[in-house]
Amino acid sequence: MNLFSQMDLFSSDEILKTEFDLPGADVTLFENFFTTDESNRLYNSLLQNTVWEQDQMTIYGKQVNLPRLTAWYGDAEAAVSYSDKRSKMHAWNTDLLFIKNRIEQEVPIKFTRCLLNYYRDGKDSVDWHQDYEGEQRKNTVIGSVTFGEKRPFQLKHATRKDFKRIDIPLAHGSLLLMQGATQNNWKHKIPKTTKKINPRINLTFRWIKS
Ligand SMILES: O=C(O)CCC(=O)C(=O)O
Ligand SMILES: [Fe+2]
Repeated sequence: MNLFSQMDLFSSDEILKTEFDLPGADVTLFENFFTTDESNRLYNSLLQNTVWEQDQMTIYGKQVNLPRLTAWYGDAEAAVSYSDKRSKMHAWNTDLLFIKNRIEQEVPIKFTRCLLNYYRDGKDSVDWHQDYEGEQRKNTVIGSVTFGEKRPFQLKHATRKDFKRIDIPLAHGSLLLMQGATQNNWKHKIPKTTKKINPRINLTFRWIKS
């Protein structure tokens, strides 16, 4: 085998699937779920075309900016409640439908909405939380896609302090599927870093029972 065909064999665009063995969680990572060309194109297009908002949250009675920009896209022209504020729901666009369709090849579900997060630099982050409330939290599917800077996605058990935290690096073009009771049993976070890093866009495709 010559060098060229060996390199071809380990082409950086090959999809690499990893299932994480976490108690009470169903978490699967697909590296290179999108090719480098697709990821570069989608990163630039989403950065330009998304209607980014500076949302706020209430801390000790004070309104403070979220440490990231956000946007909601989805099926309905309905408003969604997020961080004490009602954000506008925009209609799906071509890029989002392209990404949504690709994830729907992996999971038997039709996503109804997507939250986009834009982490401008290392100061932008999302703190420990679980997605959804109540019944929805107990059994759900979230498809999380990343373009741009690779950042660690940290997972820790919601109640068991003796379980080790895990850090999953989410790279350009990756897909992380969180299914079943993952949201009910585990919390997740994107920590801040003092390193000089590039921006990152994350999209979480969600499915809301109506
Ligand atoms: O940026 C990420 O990878 C996670 C975002 C997240 O957890 C959320 O928006 O609920
Ligand atoms: Fe989340």
